[in-house]
Amino acid sequence: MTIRLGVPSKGRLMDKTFDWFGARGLTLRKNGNDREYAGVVEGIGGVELALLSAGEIPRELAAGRLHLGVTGSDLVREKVAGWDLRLRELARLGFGGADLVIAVPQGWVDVDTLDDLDAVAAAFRRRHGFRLRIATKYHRLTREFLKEHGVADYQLVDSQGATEGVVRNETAEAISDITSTGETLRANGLKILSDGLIHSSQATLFRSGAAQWSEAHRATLEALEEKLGI
Ligand SMILES: Nc1ncnc2c1ncn2[C@@H]1O[C@H](COP(=O)(O)OP(=O)(O)OP(=O)(O)O)[C@@H](O)[C@H]1O
Ligand SMILES: O=P(O)(O)OC[C@H]1O[C@H](OP(=O)(O)OP(=O)(O)O)[C@H](O)[C@@H]1O
Repeated sequence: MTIRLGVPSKGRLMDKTFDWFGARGLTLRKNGNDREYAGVVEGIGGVELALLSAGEIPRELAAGRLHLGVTGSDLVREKVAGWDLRLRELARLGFGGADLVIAVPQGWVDVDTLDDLDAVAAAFRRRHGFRLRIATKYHRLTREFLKEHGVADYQLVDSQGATEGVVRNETAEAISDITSTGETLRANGLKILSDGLIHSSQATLFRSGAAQWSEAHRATLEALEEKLGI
């Protein structure tokens, strides 16, 4: 009857997640060797640790295979349709901050807003006979945001990495991607639209609504929340 807690197994979110729990008296520890993706939480009983890719944690929470999970708030919104009905935010952890934004070439001097982008997109289609391409790995969030803001004449092209390079490589005209310092955008001659912020993300502890929550699980969760001060 243990609670399964999923945390990122590597990358920028893992160490800070371990630090965040550590600062609250809970030690996250991998079982056995470094390659093993299971572990324990010391400082409280009844919680087992699963180390997973940050990108997989949202689906595992939605499926109820994890009771709790730490991942970026952007990844949950992107990967789980209707996430707010299926998961609950227990705590924002204050690290892993990054903004998902729409960016266009700096050379587009008359394009500063989504309205401008909409106008350019319509003109682009008339001139080229195909829709302006926006490259992203955040398909759901980008589509929802552009729909909400009345931008319609575009197509999404999938880009799973190095997205800022697509404009220079002429495989897309604009991008929707994560930025933190803004350096990668600048280095690739791109600028953020003034109203182009889709989501401000940070590492967040989520609770699954789909996991089994017995009396024992709930009691453990309460003890955990008390320990974490959330
Ligand atoms: N500078 C940044 N660039 C990209 N993502 C960032 C940045 N800063 C914070 N993040 C956040 O980190 C999370 C992604 O982390 P990471 O790339 O380690 O996970 P991942 O996509 O699961 O990768 P992998 O599948 O390789 O494990 C997202 O929530 C993202 O918002
Ligand atoms: O605003 P900045 O501080 O320049 O950071 C943003 C960059 O960092 C991330 O890339 P990552 O290193 O995760 O590689 P990726 O292209 O595989 O996503 C993100 O996708 C941007 O490319």
